[in-house]
This record gives sequence, C-alpha cells and structure tokens, in this order.
Amino acid sequence: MPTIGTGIYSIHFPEKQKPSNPNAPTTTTASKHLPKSIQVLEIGGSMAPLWRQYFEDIKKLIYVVDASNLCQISAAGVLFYSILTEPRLQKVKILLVLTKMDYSYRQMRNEALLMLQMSKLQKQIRQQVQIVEASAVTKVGFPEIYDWLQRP
Ligand SMILES: Nc1nc2c(ncn2[C@@H]2O[C@H](COP(=O)(O)OP(=O)(O)OP(=O)(O)O)[C@@H](O)[C@H]2O)c(=O)[nH]1
Repeated sequence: MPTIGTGIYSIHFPEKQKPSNPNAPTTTTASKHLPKSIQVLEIGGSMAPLWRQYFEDIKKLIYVVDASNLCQISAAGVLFYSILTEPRLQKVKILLVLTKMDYSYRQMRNEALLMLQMSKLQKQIRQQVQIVEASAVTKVGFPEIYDWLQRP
C-alpha cells in the first residue's frame, strides 16, 4: 500500500554502544550535545506533485528509493533531480537511502546509482548527497542513518 498523505514520526536515537575497554570514555563533549530524538515528516511518493508545498524551512532531507522496484527507479531519479535543483533546497543536507536491500540482489547498489544517474547528477548539483543502503527488515544502514540525522 503506498503512503497517501503525510505522517509525522519521532525517531529516538539508540544509546551509543559502550566501548569494550572499560577505561575508555563513554561520552565526549560533542556526543553530549547530540539530540536524543528528532521529528521527521514523511511525505508519500504518491504526493510527488505536492512535494513543493513542503520545501520551506527544511534542514535535512531524506530521499528514499525502493531498490527492489526496478520499474520505478528511473522515475525516482527524475523526481530526485527536481528536488536537487529546487532553489529553496540548495543549502539542505541530503541523504539518499536505497531501501529494501534485503529484497534486492547484491549488485543493486551500483545498478540503482546508474539508473538514478548519480555520478552525472553529482557534477551538476551544489549539495553533497550521502548515500546509504538500508533495509527495514535487517536494519542494515540504520547506524549510518542515525548518525546522519544526529549530525548538526
Ligand atoms: N523486504 C522488505 N520489505 C519492506 C522494507 N521496507 C518496507 N517493506 C514492505 O514493503 C511494503 C510497502 O511498504 P513501503 O514500500 O514502505 O511503502 P511506502 O514507502 O509507504 O510507499 P510509497 O510512499 O508510495 O513509496 C510493506 O509491506 C512493507 O512492510 C524493506 O526494507 N525490506
């Protein structure tokens, strides 16, 4: 079922794992100031014609592409390009999540990036796009996504 409309979610960050050396410091001054939770607005793929209404006052943007859905990746790339060239999003930090990696074959990362024309896009846009492979089932990629969200 596609997400219709929008959803607001709170993401609570897991405590950082304690290091195996008991004498090592567990928290640094920087990590003390990291947010413990964050609010995320999810806007469904079927809302693409209305995405522009949400571009005001955004600090970070996560673009989620279903890597198991070969038929839709090229279309997702065209929509991604329209986001990256949007004047109001030029200073926004962007995370590209290739999701459902558990359901995709192993080379899918490269194929998806090819279909999204990422290397061509990176030369034309101002934002640095971080790319993460993820799965809601295996939780692959979650630590990277949490880190990215917590970073200022
Ligand atoms: N195997 C697998 N299934 C997933 C994963 N994430 C979501 N699903 C399943 O995929 C189905 C559709 O969910 P989503 O693709 O998240 O739907 P959606 O993102 O709301 O849809 P749009 O917003 O329209 O793109 C549900 O049955 C989910 O349980 C994943 O990482 N791996």
